Amino acid sequence: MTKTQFFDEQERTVSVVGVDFSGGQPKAGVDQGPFQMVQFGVLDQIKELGWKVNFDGTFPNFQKLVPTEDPDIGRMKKPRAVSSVTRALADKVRLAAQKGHFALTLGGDHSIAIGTVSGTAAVHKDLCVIWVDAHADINTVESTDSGNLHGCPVSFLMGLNKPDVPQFEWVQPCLTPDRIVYIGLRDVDPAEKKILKELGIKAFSMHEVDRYGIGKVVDMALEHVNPHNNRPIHLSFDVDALDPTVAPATGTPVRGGLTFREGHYICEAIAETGLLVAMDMVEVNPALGDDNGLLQTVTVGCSLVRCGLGETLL
Ligand SMILES: NC(=[NH2+])NCCC[C@H](N)C(=O)O
Ligand SMILES: [Mn+2]
Ligand SMILES: [Mn+2]
Repeated sequence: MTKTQFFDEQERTVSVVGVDFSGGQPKAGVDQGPFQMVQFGVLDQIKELGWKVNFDGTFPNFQKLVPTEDPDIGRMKKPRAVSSVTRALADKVRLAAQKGHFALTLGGDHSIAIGTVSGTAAVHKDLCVIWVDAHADINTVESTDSGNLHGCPVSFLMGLNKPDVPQFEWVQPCLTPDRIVYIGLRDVDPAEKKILKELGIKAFSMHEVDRYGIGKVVDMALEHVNPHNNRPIHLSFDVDALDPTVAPATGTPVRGGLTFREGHYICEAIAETGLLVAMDMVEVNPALGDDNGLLQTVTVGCSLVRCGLGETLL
């Protein structure tokens, strides 16, 4: 089977964007995630894999776009901050994709996927998304209990918020229910379950991972979103998909998650398709947990990124 490459093979450049932003949820520290991963050496590690790295992120970078006053709108918390950060991020990711670069985004909380997926989808018209997470992040502005926008990015990307939220009018609905698939779910709100069911969105929860094993689950997930192996893939990886024993330093940990190997297998198998054009690594929060938990989480975040960029065991 011929694999289509969507980035410039000659160039083989990764554009890395670090998003020092935490406004999609209430816990401080997740804005330091990108800084920690860079300090841990992720950029050099990517170069060692044979990629050129394009990184212009001095920190803080996105934090300065956050308005000082940002009162709730309806249930939404920090809507202006999330909107302006994700809007700027969408531009950066779009420019990277236009240059034929692989777009790697280091978060930051998961609200930033509003920007990353918008950016890649603007360039890669046939995009599909693999969302690896304990959570579905598909609450609408009406259904969200917490009001935290990191629980809502997918609803914006799919255009589920009707009428349009003025702050997010810039977001073009770019995802259809058949072009997203979830892996790792285990903490899905009742309203989200309803949305998933009504829209027929495919999800492989931890139940399916237990039943079929991760190999089969990834095969089925790819078969679902990419039946002809020709669509570019955006992988949005929330580190809380991993079990908290593997990645403890994250804001909304949920027991019963992916093992170290299952997480890595997902990234390896998706990289193997040759169709991956963008990856997000989000919700690494260095402020949570002890030193060991922090190191463990940052380390695993970096190694998942390497696997997404083609690192293999042999
Ligand atoms: N990206 C995340 N960690 N999201 C957690 C979301 C939790 C919950 N469903 C909410 O909407 O608030
Ligand atoms: Mn999550
Ligand atoms: Mn998430």
